[in-house]
Amino acid sequence: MSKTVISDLLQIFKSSVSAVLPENLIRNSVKYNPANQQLIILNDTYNLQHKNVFVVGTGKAVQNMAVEIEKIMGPKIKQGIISVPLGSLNQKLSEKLTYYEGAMNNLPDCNSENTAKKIKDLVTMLSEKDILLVLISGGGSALLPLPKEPINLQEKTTFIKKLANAGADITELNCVRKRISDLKGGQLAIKAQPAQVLSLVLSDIVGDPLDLIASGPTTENEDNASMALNIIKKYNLSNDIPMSFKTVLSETTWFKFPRDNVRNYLIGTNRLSITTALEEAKKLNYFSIYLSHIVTGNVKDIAQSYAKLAKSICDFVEGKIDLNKVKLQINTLKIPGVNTEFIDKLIEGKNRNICLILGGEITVEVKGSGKGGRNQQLALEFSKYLHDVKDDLKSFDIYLLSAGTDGIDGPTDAAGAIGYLDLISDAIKDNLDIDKYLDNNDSYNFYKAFKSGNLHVITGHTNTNVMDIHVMIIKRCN
Ligand SMILES: Nc1ncnc2c1ncn2[C@@H]1O[C@H](COP(=O)(O)OP(=O)(O)OP(=O)(O)O)[C@@H](O)[C@H]1O
Ligand SMILES: O=C(O)[C@H](O)CO
Repeated sequence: MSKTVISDLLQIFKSSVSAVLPENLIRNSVKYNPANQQLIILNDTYNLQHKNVFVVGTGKAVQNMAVEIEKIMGPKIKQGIISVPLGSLNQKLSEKLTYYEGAMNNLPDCNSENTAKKIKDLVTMLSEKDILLVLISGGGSALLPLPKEPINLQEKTTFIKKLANAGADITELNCVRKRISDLKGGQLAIKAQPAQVLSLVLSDIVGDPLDLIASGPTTENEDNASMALNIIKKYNLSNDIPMSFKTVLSETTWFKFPRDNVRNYLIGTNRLSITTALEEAKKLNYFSIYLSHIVTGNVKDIAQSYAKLAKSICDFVEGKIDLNKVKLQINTLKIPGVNTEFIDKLIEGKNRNICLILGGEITVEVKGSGKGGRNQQLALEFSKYLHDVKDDLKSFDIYLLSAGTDGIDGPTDAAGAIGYLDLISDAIKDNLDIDKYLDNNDSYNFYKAFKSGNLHVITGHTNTNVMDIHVMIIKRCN
């Protein structure tokens, strides 16, 4: 195991997180000039003369977004309400913005509902002289719950939980949430009319769908009327729908979405974070390749595909197969978003240490009672698949760092972990039964016990979240 490679992996990961810290994203995308009262968001300029600015926010990353906005244009702000997770408030009181905590364990509760009501009251009294800045990030759905009447919060939370337990993914859950909420699915922007609405969004959903991130409070809901009901049917829950849901879901008339008066700016994405990782890897002198920012799928499939990817590249470097064969092999892998055009460039990297960078969010079917997360499980499963072909990889060192940009992988205090070619052999020497840990979904305790915890990636809460980063290093050893 190479200490230099471990340290490089950690440096690459840290740089990718730093690029998507909310305060950095706001600083890079929002400028305000008090002299002429011009607000610039990315490439657009807004004249704020004779305008009042209001700010609302919902999500796990919006506290630091709001603090930075206040630093940039504090005197121009009239008032604001920011909904943040319970226990996360760490900043001094501000005169203009009021922060409210809620949504214990990422579930809507009466605290976040009360904040949602306050936000609704604030935005509904705005006039055409007002600009509403909306800060949105992952976790925003639970922090802005306001079910449409006659649905009550308890009914809504219970039903959404049932849907989640039945296997609905975040895009399906949020599709239903959009239809039954008074603020999601574009309703916040509609209620703020005639004020101009400008939203700054950090994406925590693969593919960055604006209408689904935090259930799209300021994005037009273009779903057809039966979509939510079809999802409920798909999970055999039609007979469990409360009467109040039926009333709301049968509504077919909506307010027109004020397209011309609303802009959503995607300022933080997984792609940005892995682009920065790529630059860092280049600085560290790796032959670096950005492979995909939309990796999804089951942990076992991805671990196996990553191991096969590594083997194909090693076989090419050793001259065992040509580029066409590499292409054919990579085309059969289950890694979404990989464009095989990069393979032609591999010739340039043949004699160098190679770094492959990917991002996204995979899934784990948790069957055991252990402690872990999708990233720690991926690092371990990957090491196991590599171990199966280790005799063909004798001239290489191969590593995979997998970690969440939020710093928290599953219910653990680790962001992720590092797997490597000899991990299984080393674990056997240490008398650690890898299969027991894997079958019990106990990857966290494995990494705690192994090598004094040195392969755990520990950062603490980063206050941002643009999903996960996977960094693979392939190094020739001789
Ligand atoms: N013991 C475990 N082993 C492996 N994976 C686990 C384990 N327990 C939970 N998980 C995975 O962790 C996921 C939840 O973790 P986490 O809270 O980091 O993700 P999240 O739902 O995407 O939340 P966020 O958007 O805040 O990151 C679950 O979807 C599950 O797949
Ligand atoms: O808040 C939410 O809905 C999820 O984090 C997805 O954005």
